[in-house]
Amino acid sequence: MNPVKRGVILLAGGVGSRFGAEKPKQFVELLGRPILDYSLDVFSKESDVVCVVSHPDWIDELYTLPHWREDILIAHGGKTRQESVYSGLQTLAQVSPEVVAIHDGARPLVSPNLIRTGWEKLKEGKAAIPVLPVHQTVAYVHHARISHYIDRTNLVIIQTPQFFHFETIYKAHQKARENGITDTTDDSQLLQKEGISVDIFNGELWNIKITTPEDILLAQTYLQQGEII
Ligand SMILES: Nc1ccn([C@@H]2O[C@H](COP(=O)(O)OP(=O)(O)OP(=O)(O)O)[C@@H](O)[C@H]2O)c(=O)n1
Ligand SMILES: C[C@](O)(CO)[C@H](O)COP(=O)(O)O
Repeated sequence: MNPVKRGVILLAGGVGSRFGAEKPKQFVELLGRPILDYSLDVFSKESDVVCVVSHPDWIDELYTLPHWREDILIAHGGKTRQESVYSGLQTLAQVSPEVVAIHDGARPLVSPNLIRTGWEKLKEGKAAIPVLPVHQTVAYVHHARISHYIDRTNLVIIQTPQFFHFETIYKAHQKARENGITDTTDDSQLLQKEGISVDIFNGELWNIKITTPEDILLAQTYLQQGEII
């Protein structure tokens, strides 16, 4: 039997408005390396084909990444994250992967272990995503006042990379577009809407998304603390 072909979509099509740097945050340096370069390095070793989705104005910057390789595919980003993922799926479809991992290029601390767990999970189901439990007290606010408190027992925080059978997530994206849905914040939602079960596995605390400048300090601390990746 042929080995399963594992594709990866690395999302770098955003502009980083909340981060507010001169360049999109994925190209900002974290301990001397662009943020995007960390996940590019790890995924290049843990998959068969990588597609980076880039904002069209920033493609030249990709070639300067220390771990850039000539065989990496490039897709143009869209207006929303969902549109960027779809563009990546269309590009990857040309090489027919059986499974795909979809990852925020703004999450530099993804570990080989997390990725291997995700691929393993796809032997059991069509979709698997890493999640963290909610440890805080959570409330719903209405008109600037607490409306009610939410039972956190069954709440989780969703991370990437998210793992899918390729045809399953590709079809779900096509269907969402047909239905005029173009701005979901993650990909697992599109399957859940279709009634396809999404498995979960333990995420990693340090697998943070760089959203604001303070997140850089946190990522630096995690990196300096030891052997995460
Ligand atoms: N049109 C978009 C929007 C987002 N992303 C990617 O999706 C990931 C998560 O998005 P987010 O953190 O929201 O990034 P930005 O959209 O860049 O940030 P902001 O919302 O602050 O502008 C990032 O790796 C980002 O590059 C993308 O590929 N295409
Ligand atoms: C998929 C995701 O990482 C879920 O946590 C997503 O990118 C989150 O984006 P957000 O809009 O900044 O929550």
